[in-house]
Amino acid sequence: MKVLVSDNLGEDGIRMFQDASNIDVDVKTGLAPEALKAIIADYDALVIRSATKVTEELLQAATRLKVVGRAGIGLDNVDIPAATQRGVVVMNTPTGNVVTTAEHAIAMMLALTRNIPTGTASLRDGRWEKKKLQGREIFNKVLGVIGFGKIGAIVADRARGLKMNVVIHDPFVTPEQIQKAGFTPVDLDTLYQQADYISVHVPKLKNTLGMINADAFGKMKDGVMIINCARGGIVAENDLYDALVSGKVAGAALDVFETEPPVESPLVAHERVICTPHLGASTREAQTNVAVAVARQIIDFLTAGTVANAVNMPSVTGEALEKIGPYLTLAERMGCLQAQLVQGPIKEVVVEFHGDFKDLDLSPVSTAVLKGILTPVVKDDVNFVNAQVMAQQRGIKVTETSSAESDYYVNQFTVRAITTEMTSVVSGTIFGKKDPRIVKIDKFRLEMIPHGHMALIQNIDKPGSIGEIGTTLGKHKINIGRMQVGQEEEGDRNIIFLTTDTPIPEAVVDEMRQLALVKTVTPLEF
Ligand SMILES: NC(=O)C1=CN([C@@H]2O[C@H](COP(=O)(O)OP(=O)(O)OC[C@H]3O[C@@H](n4cnc5c(N)ncnc54)[C@H](O)[C@@H]3O)[C@@H](O)[C@H]2O)C=CC1
Ligand SMILES: O=C(O)CCC(=O)C(=O)O
Repeated sequence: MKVLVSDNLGEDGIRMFQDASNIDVDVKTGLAPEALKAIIADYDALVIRSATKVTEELLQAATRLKVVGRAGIGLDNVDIPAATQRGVVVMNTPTGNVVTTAEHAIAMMLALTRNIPTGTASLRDGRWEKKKLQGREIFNKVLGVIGFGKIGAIVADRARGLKMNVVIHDPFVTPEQIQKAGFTPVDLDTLYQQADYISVHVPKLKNTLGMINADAFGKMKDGVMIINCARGGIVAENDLYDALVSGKVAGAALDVFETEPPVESPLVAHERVICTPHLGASTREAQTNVAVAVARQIIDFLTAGTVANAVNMPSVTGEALEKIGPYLTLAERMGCLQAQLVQGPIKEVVVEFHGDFKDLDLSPVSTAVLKGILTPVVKDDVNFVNAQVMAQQRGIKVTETSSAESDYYVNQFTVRAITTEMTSVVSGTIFGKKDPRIVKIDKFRLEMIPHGHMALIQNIDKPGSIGEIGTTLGKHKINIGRMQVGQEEEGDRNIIFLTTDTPIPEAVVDEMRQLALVKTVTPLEF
């Protein structure tokens, strides 16, 4: 497995990749997009921070890529829908830098209100400007925090320690939760009316982009100070510049910019703006945290399939995976079997869980079924990340039901594949700890191991029928490895599952279809 680290990553993380067996790591930072595109096809994993742009174009070239790991939080530099479509897992490290970033916001607020960077620059220029650089106390002032997530909540907590009055706006957190944490929840207009300082901590989304704009500045107190350590563009830069010039905004502290580096932004030169080059997460501690976290996650993913902190598929821990793994294998094989049994395009899949699954988290099972159903159609392009999306794109509806009752086994699940022409029903269970078995196909009970080259034969249950099948295959030197027979409930037909050492050629399948007691022959591959 080959890992490419394309942005600066803490040494501890690099060492973890170097020490991992079966993993080769290359560190190539600062590559131009074209240079990165030229080499990306060699890699199974890509580790980034905020500089590398993982675009659809890059992903198209990344034919081997399985996972993108972001050492940090914000994923606005990754085209997540395109990654999902191509089956690439996107992971971040959501907690490693939150304290550091919150501390940066507090540091920026204090530096801004006490003119620390301006004082430093003025002294360096040989001036002694005490009067001009007089600041403001933050004690008893109102801090408006927009976004009460991981970082916003820490900022609010630290500001409380500085004896500020903190009001919070976050429409996705209940007022009760904000009050329970000891803060005052307010609507956005109230926050604008009350706050002496406003710090934004929301993700960059369609509806947060430009949310602090001219209209918002118009509702704020005169002399308000703005802190943005979240993402560039959440505070509209042109509108902020105008509000600084008009005096509405007394100062702004910016760590992030609409374009980074902000080469053409007049804000950087404005005397009441202080800024840092996206340093929010840049402490030794945070960089160690995120580097170690991303390395651990990627190594676990590449070597054990464990998914942690993925934004485009559910997380499955190694431990949970061990328990649920056999069910996922079974589910995938059942899906694959259904794809080969049905006639007509599948329009609905119903997954029914019966019996006691001992508190297993079965949520990835339907995805595994879909992966199995789609694999014969799209081959390597489908995986656990994109199976649901691909099914949706093909108009396949998926529903799940569960009941405590199971007729034959402690637990089993049934996959109903409904096409425009028929409904095919397959049930399966796990024998022992991890052996998948198909135990029912439509009305036929059996114990079939879904593996390898197989053929499903429906025949009349009469003496000689199995013999003629064996003779035909023998004549063509096709060895039968295993044979399982299932009987129709209340009927005169059998189904036979053959596992053969080699695939049965189409001509031989046709010959078998001509046999007197054979009704149908369906070759299957797992
Ligand atoms: N400057 C830097 O180096 C760093 C910046 N960040 C950025 O900080 C920001 C916050 O990160 P986290 O706290 O980890 O995110 P989070 O996801 O934990 O919290 C974001 C909060 O914003 C809220 N929110 C979403 N839309 C909103 C809206 N329209 N109005 C008000 N609240 C809204 C959400 O409900 C959530 O509670 C992100 O933009 C992230 O990219 C994160 C790490 C480092
Ligand atoms: O990696 C960095 O320095 C930036 C961190 C960041 O913005 C994030 O984690 O969202």
